[in-house]
Amino acid sequence: MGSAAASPPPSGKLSQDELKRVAAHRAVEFVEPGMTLGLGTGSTAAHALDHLGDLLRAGALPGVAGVPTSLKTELHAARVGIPLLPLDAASGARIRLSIDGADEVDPDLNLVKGRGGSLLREKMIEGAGERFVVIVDESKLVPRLGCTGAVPVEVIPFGAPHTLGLICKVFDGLPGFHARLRTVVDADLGSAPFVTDNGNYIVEMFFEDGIRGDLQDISDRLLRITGVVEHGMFLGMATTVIVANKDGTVTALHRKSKLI
Ligand SMILES: O=C(CO)[C@H](O)[C@H](O)COP(=O)(O)O
Repeated sequence: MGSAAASPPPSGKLSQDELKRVAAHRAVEFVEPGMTLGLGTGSTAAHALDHLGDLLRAGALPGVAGVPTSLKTELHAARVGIPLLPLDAASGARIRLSIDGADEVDPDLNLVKGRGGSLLREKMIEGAGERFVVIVDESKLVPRLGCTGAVPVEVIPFGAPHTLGLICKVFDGLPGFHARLRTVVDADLGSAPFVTDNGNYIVEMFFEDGIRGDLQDISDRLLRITGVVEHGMFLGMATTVIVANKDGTVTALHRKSKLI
C-alpha cells in the first residue's frame, strides 16, 4: 500500500450514511471537466451520483459523462442529469476515473465487491478505467477478504447447482467454508434465485475467518471453472481508497498504479 493522508474531523457524530456521503464527496473532488467516469453501484456510490449531478447542473463540470455499472445506477444517473455512455463508446473516450463503494477492503487495497449483485459490470468498467477510487466508511476495512460476509461469484443459470459444487471443491476441507445460491423472496414464486442485470445467478461463498492463502491463485482457480462468469474479489484494481473514519476524519490510501 502507498501513502495515507488524514483530514480533521467535522464537529458532531456522523451516522454511517453520513460517513458514506463524506467519502463520496471527497472522491468527486478528483473529477475534472471533460472526464468520462465509471459510475459505481450501491448506497455509497449513490451519494457520488447525487453530488456529481448537483455539480453538473451548476455548470461546474462541463463535458463530464459516465458509464453506469448497473441498471439501477443508469436510472439514478439519468435522473440527476449525468450524461451516459455505453462501455463500448467510452473505451474510445477513455474512462479516466471510476468511483465506487466496496463491501470489504484489505490492507493491500484488495476488495470484495458485488454484495449488491453488480460485480461483473463493475469489474469490466472499473478494470477498463485509468484510476479507480473506492469510497468506504471505516467498517469496510478488514484484515482479510471474506471476514464480514459473502464473497459473490456470478454464474450462468444453466447447471448452477453443478457449478456451485465445483466452486465448493476449490475450498475442499477448509473448516467453516460453505456456499449457496443467492435467493430472493418473490411474491408469486416464493424463494427464487437472485438474477443479475446480465441474467445470471450469484453463488455466495462464506469463510469462517476470511480467505487465507494466495488470493490470485484462488481467483485463477475460480475463473477456470466453466460456468463461472466472474467473482467479487477485485485484486490490485483500486488505486485510491477513501475511508471516512468513525471520528469523522477522512483517510486516503493510495496505490501507485493499477496492477490490472
Ligand atoms: O459492490 C457493490 C455493488 O455490487 C457495492 O459497491 C458494495 O456492495 C458496497 O455497497 P454500499 O456502498 O451500499 O455499502
